[in-house]
Amino acid sequence: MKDSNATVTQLALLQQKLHSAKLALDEVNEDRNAKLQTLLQFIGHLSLACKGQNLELDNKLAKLRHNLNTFDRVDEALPELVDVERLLKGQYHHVMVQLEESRAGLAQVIRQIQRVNSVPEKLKKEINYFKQDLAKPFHTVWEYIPKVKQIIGFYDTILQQQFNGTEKLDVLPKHRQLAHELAQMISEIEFRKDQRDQVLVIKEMLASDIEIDNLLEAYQTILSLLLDNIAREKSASQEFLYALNDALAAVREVVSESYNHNQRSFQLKTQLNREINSRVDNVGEAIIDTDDIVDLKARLTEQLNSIRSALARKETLEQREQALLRKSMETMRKELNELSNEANTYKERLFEQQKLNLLDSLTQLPNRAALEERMELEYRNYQRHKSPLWIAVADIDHFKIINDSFGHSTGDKTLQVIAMALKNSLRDTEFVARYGGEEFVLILPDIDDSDIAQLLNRVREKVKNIPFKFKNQRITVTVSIGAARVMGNELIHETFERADAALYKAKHESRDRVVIDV
Ligand SMILES: Nc1nc2c(ncn2[C@@H]2O[C@H](COP(=O)(O)OP(=O)(O)OP(=O)(O)O)[C@@H](O)[C@H]2O)c(=O)[nH]1
Repeated sequence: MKDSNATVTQLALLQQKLHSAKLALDEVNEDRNAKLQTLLQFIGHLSLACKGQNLELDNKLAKLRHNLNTFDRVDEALPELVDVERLLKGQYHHVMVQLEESRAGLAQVIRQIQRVNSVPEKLKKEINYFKQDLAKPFHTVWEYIPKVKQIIGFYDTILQQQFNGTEKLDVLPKHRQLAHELAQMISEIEFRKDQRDQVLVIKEMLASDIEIDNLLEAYQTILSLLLDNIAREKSASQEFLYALNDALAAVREVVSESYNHNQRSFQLKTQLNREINSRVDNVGEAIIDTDDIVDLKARLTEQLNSIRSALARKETLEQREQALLRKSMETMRKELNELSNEANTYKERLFEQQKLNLLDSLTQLPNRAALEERMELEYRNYQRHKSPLWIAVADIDHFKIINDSFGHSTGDKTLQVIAMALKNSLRDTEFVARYGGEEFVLILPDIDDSDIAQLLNRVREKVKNIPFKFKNQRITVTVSIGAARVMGNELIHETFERADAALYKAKHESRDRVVIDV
């Protein structure tokens, strides 16, 4: 009995111990569980933080999260934890290298910004502080992002300022008018061959939708081309004047040299003449003084020898003089020949220039200046003889459409062809000039009132029948013509204005027609 009681007590004790051990085990398990949960949470956060930075790390962290969810495989997760630790260390290093590279990149951008001119002083200072700040290393990506934002801010400020500075100006009607006038002026000026391509580009630009910048650039280019021409012309004239000056200096030198020679020769000749005269006198005296024929002969022979020698010297002197004179004449002739050649070339140039000044460079028709000259001449004739004198203004219809549809150079060719047609449809006594753009002026003397409409309609038909073909398209180009006859004592410019008004009428009466102002 005593034994069984002891056994029961022992069992109860064991039971108690077992219970305590179980409790302790539960506690341990609970603690482990809690720690595992914390670890799991940590791994979860870590996965999120690292996501996308390194694929291998992402996968390892995902596997680790999965294994830690199963208590049995906690041990299996240990090697993975080591791997993750290795990858994290590598990633840290990688991120630090990248941050350093990014910092260097930003420093480079700042250096570029500092090279931009016209950055306001305040911004310059700000950029300088920023640059100093950038010298310190980054520790996290979070330090990098605000810096990038700040740099974008700098760029934004600078660009804003630049845009404000270069704001496009509005093209106003007066600018279009200026472009039109410049185009007209260009077509009236004769440019050198090597300048023509440049001029054509400007013409095309002026014919399209211009911008203020382009217009200013066009003016600047044209001005510099003209200045270049003036400089060349000036240097050509200068060359001629230099040649003239050289030739005159040479001639003057020759003349003064031959004058000096002449002076010296004159003195020598006077001296020789005096010598000869005195010898002749001596001969006379000898004849008077002596009765001795032998002595007389001897004295005469001596005197005659002296005279002969003086005469010989005189002849040599004269020959030398002749030779020098010939030489001077030769030099002068050469100089004058050269000068006359030079003058001829210059005259030709002037003549050419004069001709060019009166010719329209595109169509080779007389230009506005030539028209003015011719109008004056014809008007004087009219005043003298009172024979009829007509002025007609012809303008190509819808020419803008040709330019716009087929290009400016096709427009130019069209103008050339029409100009030729106009010229060829007139008699020698009649005259046609390009007044500007697509407008031509005809001066028609001695045409009766009854013939003028027929004549001008023939001209109009001639243009209309030109078989133009642009881009394989058959195009008919027409002209409208207005004409007026000089009346009584009116000035020719008044007649011109009436003809222009008649043209305006023709344009409004559907174009391709002749209107005569009566
Ligand atoms: N190709 C070329 N075009 C020119 C020249 N001079 C003027 N023009 C163009 O001629 C055109 C004239 O246009 P507008 O004045 O509107 O007259 P349009 O189109 O002929 O119309 P209407 O005269 O009303 O029938 C413009 O497009 C000018 O650019 C030139 O030398 N060459």
